[in-house]
Order: sequence, then C-alpha cells, then structure tokens
Amino acid sequence: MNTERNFFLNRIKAFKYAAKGFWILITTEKSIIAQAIIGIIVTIFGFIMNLSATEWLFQIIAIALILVAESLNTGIEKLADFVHPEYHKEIGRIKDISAGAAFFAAIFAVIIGLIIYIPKFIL
Ligand SMILES: Nc1ncnc2c1ncn2[C@@H]1O[C@H](COP(=O)(O)OP(=O)(O)OP(=O)(O)O)[C@@H](O)[C@H]1O
Repeated sequence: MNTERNFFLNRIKAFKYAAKGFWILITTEKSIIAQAIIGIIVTIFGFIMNLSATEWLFQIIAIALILVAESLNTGIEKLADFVHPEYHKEIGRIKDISAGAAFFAAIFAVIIGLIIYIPKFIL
C-alpha cells in the first residue's frame, strides 16, 4: 500500500518537474519560442485553409515533432555546455548531431506541410 502511494507521489513529482521544464523552455529558450510562434501561425493558417480532420492530425504531429526535437536538442546543448564549457571537437560533434535530430524533424515537417498545402494551391 505504502509503495503504491509512493509510486503515485513520485509520478506527481515527476509531472511537476516536467511541467517546470516545459515552462523554462517556453519562457526562456529563444529557439523554442520561435518554433512555438511558427506553430501558432501555421495553426491559424490551418483554420484559414479549412483543413480536414486528417490534415489537422498530421499538422499537429508535425508541429509537435519539431517542438519535441528542438527541446531535446536544447537540453543536450545545455548538458554539453555544462560538462565542457570550453571548445572541444567532440562537444562540437555532439551538438551537431543533436541539431541534426532537429533537422530530421524539420525535413519531415516540411514534407507533411507540402503534402497538405500543395494540392490546396495547385489543384
Ligand atoms: N564547446 C564547443 N566546442 C566545439 N564546438 C562547439 C562548441 N559549442 C558550439 N560548438 C559548435 O557550434 C555549433 C552551435 O552551437 P551552439 O551551442 O551555439 O548552438 P546553437 O544552435 O547556436 O544554439 P542556440 O540553440 O542557443 O541558438 C555547434 O553545433 C558546434 O558545431
């Protein structure tokens, strides 16, 4: 019973830490704020273009993919700067790889965007 209670208390605590991290990201991290603003603009555009339910789902997934990848990239950059603030070739490589993950997400988000919007403008 007690371990069960601890489990739930720990889950609530973990949720609070995660919410704190979310708040840090959206209030202090310029790259996340910029991506969130783009996400809001694209969402407004979605309303203007009257997207179908399926198109909305893919657009929301694309926005989420970008924000999640960018957030993890930010975390890895912070960790790298903390463990090794000075210049190091390997830190540069780690940061490049981490940024590459965000780039991956961006490529697929653009593909999703093209599939949704090209027919609306061309057909
Ligand atoms: N300590 C370092 N040692 C070697 N290369 C680094 C180091 N810090 C940054 N770099 C290089 O500079 C690039 C940009 O790093 P930085 O941490 O400034 O990321 P950024 O994308 O500019 O960050 P932000 O998301 O804050 O704009 C890295 O991908 C890496 O190639």
